[in-house]
Amino acid sequence: MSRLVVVSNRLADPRRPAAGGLAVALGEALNRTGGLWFGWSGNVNEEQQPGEAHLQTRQAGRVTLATVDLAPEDHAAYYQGYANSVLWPVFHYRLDLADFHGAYLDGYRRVNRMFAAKLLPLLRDEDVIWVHDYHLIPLATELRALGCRQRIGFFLHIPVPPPLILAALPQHDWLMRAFFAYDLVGLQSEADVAHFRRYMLNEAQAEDLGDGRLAAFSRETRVGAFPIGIDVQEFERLGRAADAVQTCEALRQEYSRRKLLLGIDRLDYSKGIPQRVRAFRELLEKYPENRHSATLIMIASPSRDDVLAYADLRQELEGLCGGINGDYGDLDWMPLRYIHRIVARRRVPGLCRAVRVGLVTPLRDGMNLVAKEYVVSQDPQDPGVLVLSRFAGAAEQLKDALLVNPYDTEGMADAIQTALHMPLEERQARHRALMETICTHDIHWWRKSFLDALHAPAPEAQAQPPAEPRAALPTPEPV
Ligand SMILES: O=P(O)(O)OC[C@H]1O[C@H](O[C@H]2O[C@H](CO)[C@@H](O)[C@H](O)[C@H]2O)[C@H](O)[C@@H](O)[C@@H]1O
Ligand SMILES: O=c1ccn([C@@H]2O[C@H](COP(=O)(O)OP(=O)(O)O)[C@@H](O)[C@H]2O)c(=O)[nH]1
Repeated sequence: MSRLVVVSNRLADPRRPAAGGLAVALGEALNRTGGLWFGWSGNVNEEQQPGEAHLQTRQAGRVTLATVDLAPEDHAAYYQGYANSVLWPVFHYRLDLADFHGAYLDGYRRVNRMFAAKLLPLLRDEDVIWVHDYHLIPLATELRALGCRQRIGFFLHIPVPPPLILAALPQHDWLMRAFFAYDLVGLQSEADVAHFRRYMLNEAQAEDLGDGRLAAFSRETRVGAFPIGIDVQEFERLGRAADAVQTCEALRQEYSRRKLLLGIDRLDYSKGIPQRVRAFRELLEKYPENRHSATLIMIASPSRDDVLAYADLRQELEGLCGGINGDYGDLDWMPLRYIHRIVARRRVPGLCRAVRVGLVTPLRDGMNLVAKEYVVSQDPQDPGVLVLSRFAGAAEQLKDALLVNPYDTEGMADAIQTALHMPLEERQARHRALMETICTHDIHWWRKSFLDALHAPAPEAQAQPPAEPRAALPTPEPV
C-alpha cells in the first residue's frame, strides 16, 4: 500500500488542536491515514544561513512529522515576502496591496529548493506526495529536477483570480508553468477551476484534452474542484466536551438579555472585517430596535503581524470598533466586543452555539471553514443563522445560508436584520439543508476524492511518460 506524504508550509501536531484552516484540515485528514507530514516547524532560527536547514523528525501517533526551521532571511523573503506580500494579495484580487520586490522571489525559490532537497531522501518508491498551498507551487518542479518520479498532487487552499489579474504578476508565466510538474491540481471551487483553465488556455496556450486534462510545456496535468470540508464527528465531539459547554453557558448567562452575533477570523484584509463592522453600524442606524439588544462579538486573531498591510488593517479596525462603541454604547450595553487574541479551538463550538447569527463575510476566501463549523455547532431544534459572503469558496456549497455581498453595507445590514428575526421553522429548514451538504462533503470525502483522483491512471492514449529528472524551471528575470 502506498504511503501518504503531505507537504505544507504550516503544520501542526495532528493530535492537538490548531488555529488556521489548513493545519486543522490536514491534521484531521492525516489522523485517519497515517503517513509523513513535512513542512516548516514555525520557528525562525537565528543561527541558520539562508537556504540551509536541519531536519527534525518526531512521531505523533500514526503520523511522522518532519520539520525544518527557517533562517531569518528566508522567513522574511519566502513567507512574509513572496508568499504573503505577493501571492496572497494577488490571488485574493488585491493587486493594490502586492509588493513586487525582487528579493522575495529569490527567497521563495531558495526555500522551495531547500524543501525539495530535505524531503527527497525521506521518500519511498511507493509514496504518493500531496503538496499544499501557494507557498510551495514550484516544489514539484524542484523535486522532479532531483529525480523524483512518484505521483505528486497539489491542492491550492486560496482562490484563483481571473486570468488578467494573474497576468499582472511579474513572473506569472514562470509560476503557472510550475503547475504542470504535478499530476493533479485541486482547487476549492468551480469558479477557481474556470479561472485556472482560462488562464492556461489563453496565456499558456495549453491544449484542452477534456475531462479536466490540460497539456502544455510537453506535460499534462489534470485540474478539478475538491472543496475542503471539516471533520464533522470530531467537531461535534468537541462541542459536547466540557470546555465548549462551559463557554456556551457562560456566554448565554452573561448576555441573557441580548441577541448575539459572532465573527471569528484571522485579522486578514481578505476577511472583510471592517466592512462587517460598517454593516453592523448600519443595522443599528437603520433598525434602531436592535440598540440595547444586539451585541457583535468579533474575534480577530493575530496573523502575519510583520506584513505592513496587516498592521494597517489592525489600526483601521480598532478605530472603527472604538467609533461604534463610542457613538452607540451605553452604561448597560456595548454594541461590539472586539478581541484580538486566538480563541482556543476547543472553545470555538461553544462560542458558535451561543450566538444567534454567524457572520462570515470575507471579500474573498478560498473556502472558510468557520462557516461550516458554525453550522455544525448549532442546536438543530433552535439553530442560529449563517450570514455568508457570496465571495467565500463555501458559498458555492452552502446555498441555504443568507448570502450577502460584503461590499454592500446596506444590503448586509438588511440580511443581518432578516437573520435576527428569522422564524424558527425557516431556521430549522436552512440548518437541515446546510448540515446535509457539510456532512456529505466532509474532510474525509475531500481527502478520499482527491487521492482517488490522484491515483487514477491517466487515460491510455494520453498517458505521459514517467516524469524524468528535468532541469528546474529557468530562473525568472528579477523585477
Ligand atoms: O499559516 P498562516 O500564514 O498563519 O495562515 C493560516 C492559513 O490561512 C490560509 O487558509 C486557507 O485554507 C483554509 C483551508 O483550506 C481555507 O478554508 C481558507 O479559506 C484559506 O484562506 C492559507 O491558505 C493557509 O496556507 C494558512 O496556513
Ligand atoms: O481564534 C481562532 C481563530 C480561528 N480558529 C480556527 O482556525 C480555522 C480558520 O480556518 P478558515 O478556513 O476559516 O480560515 P483561514 O484562517 O485558514 O484563512 C478554523 O478552524 C477556526 O475554528 C481558532 O481555532 N481560533
